Amino acid sequence: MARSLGRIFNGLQRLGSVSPIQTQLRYPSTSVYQPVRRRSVLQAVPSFLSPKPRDFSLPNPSWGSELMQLYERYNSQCEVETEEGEKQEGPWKRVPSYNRALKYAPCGVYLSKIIQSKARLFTRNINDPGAAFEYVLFINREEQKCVGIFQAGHLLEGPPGHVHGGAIATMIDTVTGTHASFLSGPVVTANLNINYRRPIPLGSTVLIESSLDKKEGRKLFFSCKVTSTDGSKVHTETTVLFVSISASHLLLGG
Ligand SMILES: CCCCC/C=C\C/C=C\C/C=C\C/C=C\CCCC(=O)SCCNC(=O)CCNC(=O)[C@H](O)C(C)(C)COP(=O)(O)OP(=O)(O)OC[C@H]1O[C@@H](n2cnc3c(N)ncnc32)[C@H](O)[C@@H]1OP(=O)(O)O
Repeated sequence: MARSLGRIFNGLQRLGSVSPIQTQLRYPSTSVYQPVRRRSVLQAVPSFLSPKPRDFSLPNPSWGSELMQLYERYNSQCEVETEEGEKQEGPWKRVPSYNRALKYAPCGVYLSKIIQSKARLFTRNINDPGAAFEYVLFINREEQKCVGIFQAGHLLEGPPGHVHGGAIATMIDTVTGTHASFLSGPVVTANLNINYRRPIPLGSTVLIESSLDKKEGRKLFFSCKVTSTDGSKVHTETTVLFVSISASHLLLGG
């Protein structure tokens, strides 16, 4: 079990060398409840039975022009052409995104097994495109940077007409958490310290930029800024501490 989780993180860390489809999570977003008396709870559904899971990091009709333009700008740097006209990997990698890392993980101890099988990643659990978290992340291995482009939907309201601070914190945690996992394997957020400088209007698109400040043993310290897409307005400034854990720490309940 721990090995399966390790494989997911390894997949994330190998983003630079494998295609997105190889790093995709094993279980389809549309899969129905499977009885738990299977040989292994983390066993993959045979590929011939499983529909392709939806990759939420790809454009959908709800994406506005700002999200599309920035997506295209970074995506065009994922593959570049050499002078000889050959295609090769570029400096940025798009991070594919699914709504469940593991189909069944025995961690939600207060949940029935049926409900456990319905657990979904918080930011990817609303199927209505554009209603909540629309985002895509790109990682730059060389510069040790991760960026998120985030379009905030109408279900994320906090102050009237503006994005809820908890939703903003969620996105900061998602960008920096993905960045930390990419650099260091399994991690948990130990401390998230946000200064909210300017409210974010609902429906707008913002840029979330994460950078690694330092690494000390198991601790990884990040800074993260949320700005308007042209960088002229700073919405939040954040520092985040992640601590590396073993996969069993998470699966066996800390
Ligand atoms: C999260 C991944 C889930 C797996 C899913 C699978 C695949 C995912 C793939 C890709 C990722 C995709 C998306 C990412 C999206 C979102 C990320 C979400 C992340 C979260 O949303 S995650 C939930 C909230 N998070 C928790 O639920 C943590 C609860 N907590 C603990 O699990 C422990 O508390 C722990 C492990 C933190 C430490 O416990 P421990 O016993 O292992 O170690 P210890 O206490 O010795 O600390 C070691 C050193 O860290 C220092 N330290 C610790 N805590 C500190 C603090 N708060 N402030 C300052 N320093 C601190 C100590 O001072 C010491 O420092 P020193 O070594 O210098 O003495």
